[in-house]
This record gives sequence, C-alpha cells and structure tokens, in this order.
Amino acid sequence: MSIKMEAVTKKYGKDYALKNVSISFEKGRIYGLIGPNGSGKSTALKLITGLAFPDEGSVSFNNQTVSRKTSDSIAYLTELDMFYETFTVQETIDYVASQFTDFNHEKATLLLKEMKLDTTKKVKTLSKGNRGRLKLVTTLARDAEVILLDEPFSGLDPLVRDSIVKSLLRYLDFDHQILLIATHEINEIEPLLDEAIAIYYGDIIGQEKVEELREEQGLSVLEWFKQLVEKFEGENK
Ligand SMILES: Nc1ncnc2c1ncn2[C@@H]1O[C@H](COP(=O)(O)OP(=O)(O)OP(=O)(O)O)[C@@H](O)[C@H]1O
Repeated sequence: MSIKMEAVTKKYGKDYALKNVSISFEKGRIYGLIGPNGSGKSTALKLITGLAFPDEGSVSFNNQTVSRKTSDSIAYLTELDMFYETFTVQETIDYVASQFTDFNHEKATLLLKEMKLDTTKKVKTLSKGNRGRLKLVTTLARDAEVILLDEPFSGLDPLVRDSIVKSLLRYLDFDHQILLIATHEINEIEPLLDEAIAIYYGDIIGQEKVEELREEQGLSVLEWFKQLVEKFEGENK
C-alpha cells in the first residue's frame, strides 16, 4: 500500500499552494508533514483524499489515481469539524459509524473512555478541547488504511496532547496503516515520527528519517527544520 504525489502543483488563483511536489508514503510508517501556517500542508492532505485535485502532476493511492472514492479508505481529521450541534456524543459516534464500513465500535468505546468523553452530552455543549477529542475518536476508530491528521493538537492542553500521542501509538495498526500528521507543532509529534517532511510555502525543502537526524546529525526535528529554512531562504533571496 502506498501513496504517491508526483510533480504536483496546486494553485489557488495566481498563488501556488504546492509547487512541483513529489513525495511518497509507505505503510507501517508515521510521517510528519511540518511547516508554518499557510505552507500547503492542508492542501497536500486534501489532494491525497481526493477532496481537491492537482493542476499539474498526479496523486495516486495503491497505484490508482486518487478520486472522490478514495476518501472512503482514508480517515481524515480536518481542521474544522462537521458535527451536528444537536447530536449527543453517542449519536455522533453512531452517525459516523453509519457512514463508514471500516468503523470499529470496540475501538471507539475504548477511545471514548480514554478521552474521558461523556457520551450523553450534546455536541454544542462541549468545550473546544472536548470537541477536539471527539474529532480524534471518530477518526482513530476507523480501521482505515490511511489516517491523515491535520493539526490534531489544536485547542488541546498539554496533558491531553501527551495522552493523544500515546493513544495514537496504541490504536495504530503498524503493519497495515499509514499515519500522516500535518502540523506546525513540531516538538509535540517528534517522539512519534519515523519520517519528517519539511514543507515551506509550497516547496518540500527536506525529508529525513527522524532516527537518523537524531543519531547521525544530533538534531531535533525543529533544529533540522530551522536549518533547512535558513538554507532555503539563503538560496532563494
Ligand atoms: N480554498 C482556498 N482558496 C484560496 N486559497 C487557498 C485555499 N486553500 C488554501 N489556500 C491558500 O493556499 C496556501 C496553502 O494553504 P494550506 O491551508 O494548504 O496551508 P497549511 O500549511 O495547511 O496552513 P495552516 O497551518 O494555516 O492550515 C495558503 O496561502 C492559503 O491561503
């Protein structure tokens, strides 16, 4: 199982969100797509799910060009949630379960407990953090081949962030899934990552195995990212 972006360019009007981007993702690995706000992370995820299409280049999932149908095989946590305000937490779970054949009720029950969510509460009464937790439950409970998380920590306090990192490791099926996390919160996800991909205003400026970064170059992902940005800025003055 793999995802491939080949020479992908995506423009919004005259502005480039992605410029000639080529990256690929293999199963059993955890990738971090890291970059500042507006660098093209969400655009890359939308192209992978078939919710947007490239202007140039191609995106494929298991060697087939991505289409709207691809989103059935991908659990995608977006920045915005689309919950019905009047539903309870349980009704929300049941609704998501009815939409996806890969929804795993057992996982959902465990995750709900772990995230300490009261299933009888209405969505509209949830705090921002608990809404974020519910979003994670509905995404991680799917046995999808690919899990894409766009800024999964946004609005969550540091204690919850830690427990989310742990849940991610516990609920991931390392033999079969690809996990791709897009975020500007580099330090939070560093312990999880196999590979880091640095994106900077539409350009992929680096890709590295995190273990090699640490052991061979003695760098944290953040330090590596800062060096890449300096080099890139120097070369593109
Ligand atoms: N629907 C859209 N219409 C017009 N411009 C867009 C649209 N979506 C994204 N863009 C632009 O494309 C660029 C990349 O945006 P994108 O949301 O992919 O970045 P990001 O790295 O995910 O940022 P953030 O962390 O702030 O979500 C930005 O300049 C953004 O303004």
